[in-house]
Amino acid sequence: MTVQNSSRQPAPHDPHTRMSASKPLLRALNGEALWPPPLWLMRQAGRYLPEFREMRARADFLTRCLAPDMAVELTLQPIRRYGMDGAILFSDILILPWALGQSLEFIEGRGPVLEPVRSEADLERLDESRVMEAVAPVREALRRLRYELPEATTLLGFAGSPFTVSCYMVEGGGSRDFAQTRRMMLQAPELYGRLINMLTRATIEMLRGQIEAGAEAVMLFDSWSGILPPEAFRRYVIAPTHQIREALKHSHPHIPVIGFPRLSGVMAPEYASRTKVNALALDTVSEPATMASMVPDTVTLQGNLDPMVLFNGGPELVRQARRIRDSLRGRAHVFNLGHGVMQHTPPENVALLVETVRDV
Ligand SMILES: Cc1c2[nH]c(c1CCC(=O)O)Cc1[nH]c(c(CCC(=O)O)c1C)Cc1[nH]c(c(CCC(=O)O)c1C)Cc1[nH]c(c(C)c1CCC(=O)O)C2
Repeated sequence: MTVQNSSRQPAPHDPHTRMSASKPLLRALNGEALWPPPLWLMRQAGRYLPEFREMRARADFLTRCLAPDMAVELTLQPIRRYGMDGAILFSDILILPWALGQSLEFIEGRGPVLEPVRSEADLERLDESRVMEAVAPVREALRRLRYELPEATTLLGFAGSPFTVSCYMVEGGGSRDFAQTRRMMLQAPELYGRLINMLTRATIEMLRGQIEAGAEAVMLFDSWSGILPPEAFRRYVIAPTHQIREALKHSHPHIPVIGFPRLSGVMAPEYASRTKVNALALDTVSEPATMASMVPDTVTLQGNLDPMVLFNGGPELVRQARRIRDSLRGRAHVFNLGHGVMQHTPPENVALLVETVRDV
């Protein structure tokens, strides 16, 4: 059992943070080994829920992210059904490029489409000074959520990591290998470095805004960090993440940060110890017990059931969920998936998962 870090105790004068002291997810993120572990799921608000699809028919994705009443409703849907320990704000990592002034559209069947940022002139067109105002609806949604959530539920804010966000910005959307981004990194390191630095500053500002509005912990999604060789990983993943973590520690010392360097393999333990994140989110391919032996036990582990196993359901879901939970017993752990809930997952499988993890 890991002892709770007393330096992260909530401030006694703040009614919000005083309540936080007993929230299971916050306790686990602060290093406490709870049994059973608290749980939430990446993409827990999504198309697998009929009530989500109903809202989806009424408004496009950006509208749903930027209308506070819709973002609040979509965040709450999975909490009402399943009572997860964490509610992640309904939004997207690509709201930041949009807030910087880059055009963004979500096209059915194709995913996000942005006007690529590849030259000095493209970079100059982005405007950091408009970010806070542009994301004002996101902060409004968080403020309302803080009052609407059950008392024991932790409200999670998030951002993409500067590297993963830069991938979508440079490429102009998703990609199999993000070749344009990796080429820019090598051919125009000064320009690429300026993009990363701008994203690092904007991410810090945006996350501080989310925290001020009520987020009790934040997660950095680094979905594509696994495509980088070690030196680039240190420079463009570890260094900016460490900068973000330090800046937040300075302004908001009690707010835990979860890092998700997806598919980074043996670089993940180095990421965990050098960035100083409170929790390391494990992807599907990581063996939890191996990671536990390689990461300092002051770092909480989050994860890592395969979303396909959740989709598939049945006794195999029960077996694999128990295996992950039991293999991290005695260690600060937050149960989650290794990536987001898949679109056609039967809702009853999510109920079975929640029941299984909590049945000890
Ligand atoms: C790479 C990335 C994105 N967005 C995100 C990532 C990192 C995590 C990961 O690796 O999945 C993160 C994200 N996206 C969304 C959230 C909300 C919180 C949650 O429920 O986890 C979060 C945390 C909602 C969303 N973001 C998106 C949806 C689907 C939109 C819809 O309703 O049609 C949702 C619920 C759209 C999105 N957003 C993004 C893509 C590539 C797509 C298109 C693919 C798709 O259509 O599923 C970018």
